[in-house]
Amino acid sequence: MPLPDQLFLPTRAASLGHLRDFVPLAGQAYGARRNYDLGAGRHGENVSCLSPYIRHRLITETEVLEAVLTRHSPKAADKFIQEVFWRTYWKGWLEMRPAVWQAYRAELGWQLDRLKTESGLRRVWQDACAGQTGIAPFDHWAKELAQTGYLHNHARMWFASIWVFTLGLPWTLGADFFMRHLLDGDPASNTLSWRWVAGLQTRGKAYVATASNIETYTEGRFSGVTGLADSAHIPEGPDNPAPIALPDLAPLGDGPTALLVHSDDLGLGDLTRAVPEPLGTAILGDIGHRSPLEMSPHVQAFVDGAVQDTLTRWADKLGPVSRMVPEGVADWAASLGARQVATLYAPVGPVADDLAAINQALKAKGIPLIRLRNPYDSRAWPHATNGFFRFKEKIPALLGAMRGFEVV
Ligand SMILES: Cc1cc2nc3c(=O)[nH]c(=O)nc-3n(C[C@H](O)[C@H](O)[C@H](O)COP(=O)(O)OP(=O)(O)OC[C@H]3O[C@@H](n4cnc5c(N)ncnc54)[C@H](O)[C@@H]3O)c2cc1C
Repeated sequence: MPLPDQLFLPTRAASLGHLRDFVPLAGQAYGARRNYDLGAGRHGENVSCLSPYIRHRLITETEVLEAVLTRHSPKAADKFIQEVFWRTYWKGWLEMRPAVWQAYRAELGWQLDRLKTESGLRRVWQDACAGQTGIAPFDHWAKELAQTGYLHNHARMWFASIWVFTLGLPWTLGADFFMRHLLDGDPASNTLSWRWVAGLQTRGKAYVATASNIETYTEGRFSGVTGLADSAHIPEGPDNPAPIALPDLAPLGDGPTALLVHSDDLGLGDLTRAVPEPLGTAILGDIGHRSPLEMSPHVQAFVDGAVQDTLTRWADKLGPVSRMVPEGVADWAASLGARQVATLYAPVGPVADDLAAINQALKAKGIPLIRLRNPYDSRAWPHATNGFFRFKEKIPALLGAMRGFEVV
């Protein structure tokens, strides 16, 4: 199925094109203009639109930061650099608190069950998802999201706030709606941003959208919006759990090795360098597990395209390639005579859940699953122990380490 918005061609070449076009804007211009939602078709004028690519690592955070720092000083590009590190921070935060992801999925299951029996709730939810609430900007964003797979950050904040506080819908159903439609749908950034808007992430601090803020930052496209909640009724929820240590990773051993590729990290450089002559490669490309409901076909089309692009670019390094469901991996690896299976680390989320199940099945056959974590993630994630303010202080050292300087 063709993508609804050709802005997001699912190729590395397209991601590099976006980066090249955006780099000149990444300095003070981004800091001054990034909060304006100019509407579909104009997003590239003030924000990068790189998130679907970074999310699946068709391009990496390191590549994006390097390119921006080649053109701008760290001070001039401060805002943009911080935004990229927000993604890193959210991933590290969730990685050290996997219980928050599990609680989200459990709560979502319960809320989806409520939809089956509570017709009033179901009607409000259906209207919100279809963009038929009568709140003009909200309805516009619901349709823009469904059609393009992307929303500006400010629109995501307004949308989530109206969903929770004006429409009174459970935040988990909203996070799931985003997950089903966003090309960049990401367990950490999405779940934790929804929790932040709802007042659960930073306890007691919620985000309440106002008509005047919407009018200003849409440059008057939506003026005089009425009926928005002017206060936050923060949902109940337990305190955030204390961070746990990142898992220790077993090193890659010698001997015949098969590769496992998944859509959480399509940057195969490190993997193919570590295993230059694999027996073969299994691909997990299905993303149905991102939601208990049906995923939007354009998200699956984006991921299919991204996987295909990756396979084409790395064809001579992968050996025979087989598309596979998770349940098939252990038998496949055993049939190849693999002594180990190597894969790129998947952060907390549905792919990591699949890898855990695959690990068990491989273990039963005496084949270890070796996960290789990107050094950028390994260095940054352990600092996500508190709020972003504390994490931010580490950015200069993390940038230094990324560029090969001593970490201070
Ligand atoms: C309710 C809500 C849900 C969200 N869900 C997701 C999601 O599922 N996936 C996702 O990638 N982002 C999510 N975000 C964060 C943010 O909206 C997007 O990353 C950003 O809008 C992507 O557009 P861009 O690439 O043009 O961003 P730019 O402004 O160009 O930023 C550059 C890069 O920095 C990172 N970034 C920017 N803003 C944020 C942010 N607030 N949090 C984390 N990283 C950020 C992204 O990697 C982005 O590509 C969500 C935000 C909110 C408020």
